[in-house]
Amino acid sequence: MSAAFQAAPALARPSALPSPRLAPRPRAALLRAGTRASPLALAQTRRVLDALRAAPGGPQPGEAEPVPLQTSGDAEQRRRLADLGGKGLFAKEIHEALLDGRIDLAVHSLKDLETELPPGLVIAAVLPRADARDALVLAPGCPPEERRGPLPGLPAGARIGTASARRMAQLRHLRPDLRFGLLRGNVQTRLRRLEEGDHAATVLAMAGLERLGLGARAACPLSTEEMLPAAGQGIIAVTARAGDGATRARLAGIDHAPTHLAARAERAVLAALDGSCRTPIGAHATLGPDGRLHLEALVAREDGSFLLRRALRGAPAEAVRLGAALGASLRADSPADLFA
Ligand SMILES: NCc1[nH]cc(CCC(=O)O)c1CC(=O)O
Repeated sequence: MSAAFQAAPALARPSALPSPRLAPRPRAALLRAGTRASPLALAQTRRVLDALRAAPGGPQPGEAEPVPLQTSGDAEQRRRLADLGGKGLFAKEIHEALLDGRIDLAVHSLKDLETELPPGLVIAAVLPRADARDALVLAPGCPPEERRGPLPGLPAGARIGTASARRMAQLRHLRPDLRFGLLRGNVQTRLRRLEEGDHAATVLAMAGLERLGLGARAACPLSTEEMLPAAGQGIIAVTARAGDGATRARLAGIDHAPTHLAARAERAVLAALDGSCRTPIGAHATLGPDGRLHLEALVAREDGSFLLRRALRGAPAEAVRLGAALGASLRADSPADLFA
C-alpha cells in the first residue's frame, strides 16, 4: 500500500493494516444538532458546536453537524405567534425530532423554549449569556427629534413595529403616545420591513443582532430599567434526551454554571406566574459582586395600563425558590385575568 493511500482519511479501508502513527481515533457516532432553519438559529448552533469541539475529547470535524429543521412557526410569518399556539411552537417540532432520535441535541434561544419541557428531555447546557438587553432599532429615515423624558429618540406618536406583548406593554407604560403595528418574522425580515418604512422603530434583542453581526444596527440599547428582558433572553440553551448519558456528559462540559443559575431563576418566575402566551412578563437575574443572585421580574397588561415590577435577592443555590417566590408575589398582586 502506498504511503499516499495510507494517509487518506482513515475511514477509507477497514481492511488496511493500522499504522500506529496514522491510526484513526475510534470513530465517534455523528452528533446531530437540530435547530430551526433561521439564520439566528444556525449561528447559535455553530456556537454550540464550536464550544463542543473546543472541549477536551470533543467531536472532531465531521463528527458533529447542524441539522436545520423547518418548523411551521417559521413557515407562518404573518400571523401573531400567540395566535398560532405560542412560543412553544418552534421547539415542539424540534423536540419531536429529538425524542424520535433523528437528532441528538437541540439548540434553542432559551426565551423561546416552553417553561415545561416534554417528558424525557432536559436542558443539558447553556452557553455564557450574551447581552440580555433589548435595543431600540430606528428606521433609517426616522429623524431623531429632540425630546425630553423617556426614549427621547422616538418622536411623539411614533409607530413601533413589534409582535411582543412584553415589549409593547413596557413601551406603552413609558410612553402612552406611541402607536403600534404588528411586525414579526426573523430578525432580518423585521429589519427589512423597517427599512420599507411602515414603522418608525422596532425593538430587538441585542443578543440576536450581535450573533448575526448586526450589532451596529442597534442604535440604542435599552436599559433593563426601561425594558426588562424576557426570561432567558440572550441565553442559548441545548436540550437532550434525559437518558442519553453520552450526549449529556459532553454537554455538561460546556455548561456555564452562572448562566444556568440565572436561567433557572428566570424560568421559575414564568412557571409561578403561569401566564398565557400573551401575558407581558419580564424576568432578569444577575449574579452580583456579593455572590448573591439578584432577580427582577414584572407583569403587565399589554396596553401598559398596569405594570408591576419587583426584585428579590438570595443565595444562588436558591435560584428556583427565589424565582418561584417572586413570581408568586407578582401574581398575588396582579389582576387575575392576566393569568391562565
Ligand atoms: N423571539 C425571537 C428571538 N428569540 C431569541 C432572540 C434573540 C436572541 C436571544 O434572546 O438569545 C430573538 C429575536 C429578538 O427577540 O430580537
